[in-house]
Amino acid sequence: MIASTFSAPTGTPNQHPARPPRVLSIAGTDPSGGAGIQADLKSIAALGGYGMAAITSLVAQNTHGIRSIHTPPVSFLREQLDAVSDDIHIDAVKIGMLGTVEVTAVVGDWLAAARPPIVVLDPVMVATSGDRLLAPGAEDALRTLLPESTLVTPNLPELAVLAGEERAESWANALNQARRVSAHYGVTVLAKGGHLVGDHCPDALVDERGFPGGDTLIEVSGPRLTTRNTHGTGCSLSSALATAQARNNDWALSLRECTAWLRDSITHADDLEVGSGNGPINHFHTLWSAATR
Ligand SMILES: Nc1ncnc2c1ncn2[C@@H]1O[C@H](COP(=O)(O)OP(=O)(O)O)[C@@H](O)[C@H]1O
Ligand SMILES: Cc1ncc(COP(=O)(O)OP(=O)(O)O)c(N)n1
Repeated sequence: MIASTFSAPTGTPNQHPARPPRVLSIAGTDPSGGAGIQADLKSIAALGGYGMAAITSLVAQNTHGIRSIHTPPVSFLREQLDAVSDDIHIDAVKIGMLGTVEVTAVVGDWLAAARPPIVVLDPVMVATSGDRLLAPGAEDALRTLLPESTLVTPNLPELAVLAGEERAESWANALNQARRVSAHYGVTVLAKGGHLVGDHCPDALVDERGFPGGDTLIEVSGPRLTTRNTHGTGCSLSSALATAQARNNDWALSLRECTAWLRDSITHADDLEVGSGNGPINHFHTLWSAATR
């Protein structure tokens, strides 16, 4: 396992608050624009960050699902990562689809060398469409990145894999799984209620080491919105949190800011009318409604 370089649950204070935080997404692509790198860059910009992207895999997908995946040689991923970190101070990294053991190892090695102050790991395994985005057997490699991360943002099925348990069927069980993952790996965990049923959709940051002030749980909740257009919500929330945290250095504030923005983006998702399947959220709803006023 790679030596842990990140221990504080708050991340490092932004050294340059006058400029937009520089946020690097390491993820796969979605040419239909709803998930992956494309969603990350939109989310980073929507939250006021300067977005950068290193591509792990090219994914032929749309609002109905995944057709095929092409993974370039991993040496080229390392070249992309070094090209950015040799030149630019990175304030935060968001990691999305890794896909294979080899890609995960390259990202782990680069993290150990580049030491970005904030690392948000979205442990992407399976898309909402049911298509796999992580090779069978690559879960152990993914687990090695948890101690190197500031925050991990699994959905409920991914949380169960990380915990090595059955999928949680209630919010209370999900929080307990998140506590066990946090304690075991020494990482802040975002438990997400998107895959539960009920009127409300809760999210909570869990850190068994304690946030500043001593709390181990920061919870928010809002109404569960009725729309099929939620493609890319996990990608969008994780990259938004990386951006907000680089600016705020306060997880409670970042969670409130990002979940409020995400809820509005889901509320306005149907306005986009993109695709005939599980469509994207409306990342720029505020900007676009202001432009047409
Ligand atoms: N129908 C919905 N209404 C409101 N919020 C939602 C809805 N579906 C998902 N979310 C929110 O979207 C984010 C991603 O959740 P989730 O669907 O669990 O993850 P993933 O997209 O990784 O599968 C969470 O903040 C969750 O609360
Ligand atoms: C390239 C790529 N990465 C991740 C996902 C999964 O996105 P997610 O935010 O979990 O949303 P759904 O697609 O599952 O709705 C993806 N599809 N493509």
